[in-house]
Amino acid sequence: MVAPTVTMEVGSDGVAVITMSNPPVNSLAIPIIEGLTEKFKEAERRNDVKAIVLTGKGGKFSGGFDINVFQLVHKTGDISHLPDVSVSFVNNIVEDSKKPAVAAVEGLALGGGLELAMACHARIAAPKTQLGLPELTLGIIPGFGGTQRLPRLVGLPKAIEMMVFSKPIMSEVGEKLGLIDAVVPSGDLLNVARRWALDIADKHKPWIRSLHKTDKIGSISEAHNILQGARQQVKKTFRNLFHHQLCISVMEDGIVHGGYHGVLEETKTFNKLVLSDNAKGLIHIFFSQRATSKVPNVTDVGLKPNPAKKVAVIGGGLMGSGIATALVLNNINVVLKEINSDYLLKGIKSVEANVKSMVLRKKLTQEKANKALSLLKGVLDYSEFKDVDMVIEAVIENISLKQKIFGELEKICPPHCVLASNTSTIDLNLVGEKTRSQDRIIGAHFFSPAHVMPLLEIVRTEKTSSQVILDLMTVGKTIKKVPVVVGNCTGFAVNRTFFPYTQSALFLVNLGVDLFRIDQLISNFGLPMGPFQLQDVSGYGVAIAVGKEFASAFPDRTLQSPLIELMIKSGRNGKSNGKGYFIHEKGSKPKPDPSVQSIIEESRRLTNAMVGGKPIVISDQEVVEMILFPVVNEACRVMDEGIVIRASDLDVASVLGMGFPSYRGGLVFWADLVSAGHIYKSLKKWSEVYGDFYKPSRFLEQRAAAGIPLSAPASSSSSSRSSRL
Ligand SMILES: C[C@H](O)CC(=O)SCCNC(=O)CCNC(=O)[C@H](O)C(C)(C)COP(=O)(O)OP(=O)(O)OC[C@H]1O[C@@H](n2cnc3c(N)ncnc32)[C@H](O)[C@@H]1OP(=O)(O)O
Repeated sequence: MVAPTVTMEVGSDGVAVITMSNPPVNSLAIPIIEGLTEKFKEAERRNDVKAIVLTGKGGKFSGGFDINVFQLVHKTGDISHLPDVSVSFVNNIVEDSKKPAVAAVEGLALGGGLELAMACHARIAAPKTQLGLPELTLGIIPGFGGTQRLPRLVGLPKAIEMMVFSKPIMSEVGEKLGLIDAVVPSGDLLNVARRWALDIADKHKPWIRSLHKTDKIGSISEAHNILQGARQQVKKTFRNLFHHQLCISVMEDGIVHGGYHGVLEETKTFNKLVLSDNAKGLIHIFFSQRATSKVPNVTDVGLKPNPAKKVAVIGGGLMGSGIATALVLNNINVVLKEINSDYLLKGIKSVEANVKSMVLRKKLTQEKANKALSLLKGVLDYSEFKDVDMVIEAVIENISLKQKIFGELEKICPPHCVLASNTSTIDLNLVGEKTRSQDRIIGAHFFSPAHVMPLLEIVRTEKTSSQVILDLMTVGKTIKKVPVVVGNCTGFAVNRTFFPYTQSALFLVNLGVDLFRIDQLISNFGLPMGPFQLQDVSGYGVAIAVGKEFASAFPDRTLQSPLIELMIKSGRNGKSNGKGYFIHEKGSKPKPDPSVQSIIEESRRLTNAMVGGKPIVISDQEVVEMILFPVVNEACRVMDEGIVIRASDLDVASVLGMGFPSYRGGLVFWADLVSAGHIYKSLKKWSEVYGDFYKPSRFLEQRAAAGIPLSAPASSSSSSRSSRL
């Protein structure tokens, strides 16, 4: 690791160029801030320095304050690890410096990096430099004066968009808005910045202190109206989160009482937010997501990924066409194979429809859409498979069909070709059983819709080679997925962990809890929808098939309910025919359908689960716990069996695959905040009344007894963990 450094070179023109170096993104680690303070002070003192240019080494200005420091604060609970940067450095030393400072910005200036640039007296940027204040995605607000300087430079509406909605802009847009003074070619950046700094010193260009600007923020009443509008929007968009509202209040404070007052208010709010559970959860997810790229014996053994230029997808149904879409959108040639021309045409039309809808939603230009579709080729035989680098099979869940396909593939595809299956239920050992290529067989479990959902669960068997895992991880990243490598078991990591979710929700209904109350409580908790709306959306057929799968894999902990079958019998199919637990009409939000009540009553009568025939009386919190604690319990088994490399992989997978709220840090992180002890005691109590579905797992019991967090590595507990990875 290269040590963080700040250097200063004073040229014969009297310009001191101060350069931050802290690869890979020049984050503002404590030694960088100390180095900057020292160099700025030195530049101010020296008589041979007329002006200052601040820049970053390696084509990047700065990715912001060092987020590792927040983690240290979280681990220790000690806020004093956060230095006072905003007033004592950014404000007093940079902005109030007696010598003009110009930021030469390239690559990216994010968070504290952009805030530092905004405190300089001008900003020159290279083309396509990313500028943003993404702090709110970490559960905090900007803390180096960004809430005050950004509105003063770009106006309130744009500042709200960039900060409250965390939308970065490019330097070209920044120039139009007044955030950037000039965009110049990268090779001219330093020279133009030097000249600009000297021009300010010589009074040929204005010496602007952003915090003192008022021309872009309008009158107090105008500002008030804009901020009120933002408050309403935030309320709808970010349920359960309060830091967005606080960010708006801090902006308002500065407008009413002046920028410097706003800076002080910002620091107070920032220090409070750093210690919030939301910040802990979101910062945990930031690092956990990056940790998924580190797979022992795969990414640390010097292997080089084979780039996949051409990938074959077998099956043009919902999953296959979604996977093909994701591939072509990211410049990979795709051969889409189907068994007859009707199916093939349907598959190609689905890919076209996926791409077209992105153009309609302005997520893609028509030019890029045309380019993507030109990479797609439909085929009915294997002749194009001779030079593919990877095959992703996405046919129906039928073991013998898959075995036949993989048997054919190993004969036709080149020896380096990765042979992946998108199965969500079938044991991958069985898929490859009849081949001699078991080292090349791997699961590529996409989530539907595959071109939208960010998670790619990579399932390896004991025989899958490290090279094949690396190659699939690389393709996953190329198509902008987050690949999480997991072991082979029924349901793999995500579906296996979440199988009790539907079952416990159905059980609660049979115990007399109102179905719509359950959905409301789970969506209040932060999942995108409740378990019943999810069944409506994903289809009852899927729910039944998956339920059967788990019932046969884990008969000791399965709860049966006739409700879904009764729904089908009554002509309901969920979203696909508009009639489910909810009424689904085009263009309007799903509405609870009161007429399902009679079907629910029938289910309750058949199950006879209510003790004494009376509905259970249960608090809102207990409803949520009775649904999510069994999920945590299964997560414990998944960790105990070594299906995931680390607990945080399950956090990322739960957030990206199931929509578990990221601000709760993912499933296991949340469970640790709740505490293993409480989860254990609750499950134990319910298991005594309702049976083994709730029985605490061995792992949970041991962790609760020893007071060890569920997320602690295996060596922390005495459980005999047999790794499948
Ligand atoms: C007081 C202030 O207002 C508070 C702040 O400034 S908070 C920080 C605000 N900045 C951010 O939120 C930016 C966070 N970083 C990012 O979004 C992305 O890393 C990026 C766009 C800068 C680069 O993305 P990309 O090229 O895909 O690389 P990515 O894998 O994400 O990051 C590379 C490495 O840099 C690290 N890194 C990135 N930004 C970092 C930061 N601000 N602090 C510490 N480490 C950081 C990552 O953890 C990763 O480390 P690893 O290689 O050990 O896993």
